[in-house]
Amino acid sequence: MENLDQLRALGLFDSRVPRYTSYPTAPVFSPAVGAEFQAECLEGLDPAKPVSVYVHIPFCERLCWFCACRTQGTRTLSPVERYLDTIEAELAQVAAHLPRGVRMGRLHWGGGTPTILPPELIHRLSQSLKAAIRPAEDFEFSVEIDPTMVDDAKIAALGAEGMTRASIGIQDFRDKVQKAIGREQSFEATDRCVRALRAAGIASLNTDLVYGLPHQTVETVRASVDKVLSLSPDRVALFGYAHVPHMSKRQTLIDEAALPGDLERHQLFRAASGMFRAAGLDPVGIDHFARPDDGLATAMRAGRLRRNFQGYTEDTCGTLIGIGASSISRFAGGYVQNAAATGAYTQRIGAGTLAGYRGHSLTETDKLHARAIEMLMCDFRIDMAALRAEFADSDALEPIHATVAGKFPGMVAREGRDLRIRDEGRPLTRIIAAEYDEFRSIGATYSRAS
Ligand SMILES: C=Cc1c2[nH]c(c1C)Cc1[nH]c(c(CCC(=O)O)c1C)Cc1[nH]c(c(C)c1CCC(=O)O)Cc1[nH]c(c(C)c1C=C)C2
Ligand SMILES: C[C@H]1O[C@@H](n2cnc3c(N)ncnc32)[C@H](O)[C@@H]1O
Ligand code: MET
Ligand code: SF4
Repeated sequence: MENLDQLRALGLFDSRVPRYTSYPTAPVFSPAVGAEFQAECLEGLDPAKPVSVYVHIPFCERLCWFCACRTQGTRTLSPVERYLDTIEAELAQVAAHLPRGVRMGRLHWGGGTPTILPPELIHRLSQSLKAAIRPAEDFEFSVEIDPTMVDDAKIAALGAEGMTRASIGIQDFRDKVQKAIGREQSFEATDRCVRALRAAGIASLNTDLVYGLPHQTVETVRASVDKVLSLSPDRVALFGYAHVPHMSKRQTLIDEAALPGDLERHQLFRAASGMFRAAGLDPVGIDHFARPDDGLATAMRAGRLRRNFQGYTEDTCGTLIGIGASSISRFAGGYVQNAAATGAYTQRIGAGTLAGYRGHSLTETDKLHARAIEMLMCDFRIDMAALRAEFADSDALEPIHATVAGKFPGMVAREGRDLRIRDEGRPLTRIIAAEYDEFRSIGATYSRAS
């Protein structure tokens, strides 16, 4: 039995800490770093190294109440078509700053709902992207898919454009939960979507689930997980519900009285996690599970697991170019986020400038802390020999290791110069990572750690 009282005493149930999909986190970005920095970073890329590209499609036909992603509702395709015009203009801008010969190693379409695009728009967007940045030989292409917003023709179009991985939104299968989050989706529709994707030759399938939603109990989550397992996903993401109504207005529709408490959330995660492990999936990082032969699990075993804005990835490419409203680009030298509202984004591109409007230029110290935090989130260990090979001042972390060892007794271990989070301490990973965050004091509100 794990010691829940001890986890509670160490802050598991009252800490509000970032998910560290970047360091520093997006709320720290400043308007002092924008399009000019973005241009310099693009121009300085090494053409021998493939880049990854993220395209954000901020449209959904339904707006689920629980959702914290940047998206807007639309019943017609005309705003989506206009948005693609802007994306194409942005691609021309970006391409104009890229050194000749840069190739696209990976492409991810997220949202929002990329499968709102009909087949002809799927084809058009994909062709524009490939014309702007030529795909590398081993090009990989993943797409977020809403099973209620996709059909065989769209899947065939995505397949024809080279989709290698599909990530489908499920969240929860229980009717009462679905009603409480404004998202109804039958198991049958989801199953049909999975079969169609497999039939189209998509080898790798991810499913997204959320725990901590209204009316979830250990029993209902178990029933949902059983259904998910019957779909034989290669990967599963199990996100803790982030209730941030100040950031996401539609979450004010969520009945807070029906939300599980902190202890219950922890039990929901443990119940689902136990089932995934029993079914033969390996836990990956803080919230993913993967078949042992899936790229995410093999990357984890090889110490190549990475964390980026989309969560965990085996993508070790240092550069991520974000395209579309609110997308974030990551360069060796720092981050730049595009204007977030579709209107503001369209305006900037229309004015002929890059869309970056805020960001952060990384100092050597930032890079050291960023890598240490990423190591904790991915490997539950800070490998000091690896850091020393990369950073002259890696010993600057030593006082933080000492503080962490003192603050979290029994949860972390010093092994030589390394700091490792013990199995018992894994629920505290984000809280421990925050100890290495030099921007913690900047007033951002984050969702709970449990
Ligand atoms: C997988 C989809 C989600 C992405 N972010 C969130 C979801 C559900 C939710 C989220 N993002 C942030 C927070 C608050 C901090 C926290 O709890 O850790 C939450 C609940 C932080 C954040 N991440 C990004 C941004 C722009 C922000 C907020 C800062 C702001 O006010 O703008 C980057 C980012 N995260 C996601 C995407 C697609 C994305 C950038 C395009 C995924
Ligand atoms: C892209 C994925 O992000 C997850 N997602 C969307 N909104 C939230 C939220 N408020 N909290 C946690 N996860 C969320 C869903 O699982 C979705 O499928
Ligand atoms: N919009 C899709 C869905 O909800 C993809 C995940 S959420 C960005 O199913
Ligand atoms: S969960 Fe997916 S479909 Fe629902 S609002 Fe969010 S992005 Fe749109």
